[in-house]
Amino acid sequence: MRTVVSSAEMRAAEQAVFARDPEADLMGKAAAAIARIADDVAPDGAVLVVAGAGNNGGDGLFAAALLAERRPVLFWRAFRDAHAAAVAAARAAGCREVDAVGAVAALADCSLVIDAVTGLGSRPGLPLALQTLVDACDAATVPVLSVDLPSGLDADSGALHPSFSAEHTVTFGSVKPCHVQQPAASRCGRVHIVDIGVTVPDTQLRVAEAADVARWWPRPDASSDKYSRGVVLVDTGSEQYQGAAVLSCSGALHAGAGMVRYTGRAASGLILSRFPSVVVGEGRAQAIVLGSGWGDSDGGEGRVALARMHSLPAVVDADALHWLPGGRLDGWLLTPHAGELARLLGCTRAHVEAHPLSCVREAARHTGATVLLKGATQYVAEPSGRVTIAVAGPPWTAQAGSGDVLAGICGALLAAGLPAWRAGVLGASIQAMTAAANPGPYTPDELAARLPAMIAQLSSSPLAR
Ligand SMILES: NC(=O)C1=CN([C@@H]2O[C@H](COP(=O)(O)OP(=O)(O)OC[C@H]3O[C@@H](n4cnc5c(N)ncnc54)[C@H](O)[C@@H]3O)[C@@H](O)[C@H]2O)[C@@H](O)CC1
Ligand SMILES: [K+]
Repeated sequence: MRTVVSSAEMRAAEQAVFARDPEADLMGKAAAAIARIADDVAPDGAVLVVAGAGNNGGDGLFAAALLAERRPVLFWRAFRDAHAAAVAAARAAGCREVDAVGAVAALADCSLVIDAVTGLGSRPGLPLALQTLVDACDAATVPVLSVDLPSGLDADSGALHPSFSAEHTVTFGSVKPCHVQQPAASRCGRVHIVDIGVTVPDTQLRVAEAADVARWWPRPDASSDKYSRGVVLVDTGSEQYQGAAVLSCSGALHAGAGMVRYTGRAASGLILSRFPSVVVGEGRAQAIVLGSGWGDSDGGEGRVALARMHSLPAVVDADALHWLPGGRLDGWLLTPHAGELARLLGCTRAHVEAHPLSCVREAARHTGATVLLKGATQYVAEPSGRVTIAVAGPPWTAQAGSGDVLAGICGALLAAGLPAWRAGVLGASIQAMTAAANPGPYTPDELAARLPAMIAQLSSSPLAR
């Protein structure tokens, strides 16, 4: 699990270092790391460093001085002002200064551009001269290594602005929101996190990693039986949306449920023909999955209220989200997409898309449930305000039916005894990781069938220990 720090939190942590040791050379450590990673990702050829007026530019120019010991380095002060000591160091090391026109012309001979224009102090967007260079980098296919974050982005959000598009980003201490929230994250390329001696504070935002999924995935042991592995009661699908029932049962079974009981309104013959182990009808269970593919079939309110009376953990998906009962929904996992969350909160989808973090937090605080907001970035918010971002995956999972499978996976994890936040994070992460390991337009049921191989791979990996 990695902590995600805001620019203000990172600045406060840096200040704490300087309060302890006014001579701390954080910029020197940052520059050394940038130079090392630049040499790793582009070992030969000239490097162009584009420097802004603040400390981000200082990092880049000190890195330029180090790189100039072994290869040609050019630099452009994009705003004329720049960190004076760093400019002096770059000049003393033999770096050649160019202007805006010279920077674009130099790209033909460069194997790497280091973007050190703005970092934590970035105001979103880019002036025209920089946008011209960004376009020229794209046209010349010169890779960009961004310092801290691609200049032009806002460190504290996933919003897209005119910015550099990096192949690699070197950041310090820990990731910032722009590195892990889409669509901004797609501009960061591979993110290298470098320790420069700043103690990263605990925050209310974290991002899960594959190692967390491996460590926390529930596995049966020698004493397990179907009940201890977890029985999932699945009330999904309808006459109109029969496939949703198949998909959610598939998700639960392929994620390792001990048993699936089906109580929904789709034709049970269809489900049994695909999954003969499914038991049709009520019975003992440890978790409930509700709502996927209900459409506007009757009795939603009563079915949700009945589930509440069972006092079992529940995944509440899709159409069941319209019928949330009053009171605190402890132990429940709501799985809306942006449109469904907007309806829950009484705001617009555009508002949720622009402010996903505050919206998902608000829904969890208001309902007392854990809320998994599905989408390109998947957020799991707890009523306490803590949010965990699931492991990211490719956009192939953005298709009808993925959510039905995910509801089933999360149901199996709740039934295995995981707390709702962990079930949400692991469910969303395993689906993303399976899609990443099987690139291409697989259908949701085909991907569900590949979950066991992914789980087996995780279980045998050293990450699981
Ligand atoms: N504070 C520290 O001790 C450390 C900071 N570090 C670096 O310092 C950075 C933060 O430095 P700063 O606070 O100086 O801020 P930045 O260097 O990110 O940017 C501030 C400067 O850029 C200008 N600017 C911002 N957005 C602009 C835009 N869109 N168009 C034109 N000009 C724009 C501002 O007016 C200001 O002059 C970090 O991102 C990191 O790279 C590292 O050296 C590690 C240590
Ligand atoms: K930058």
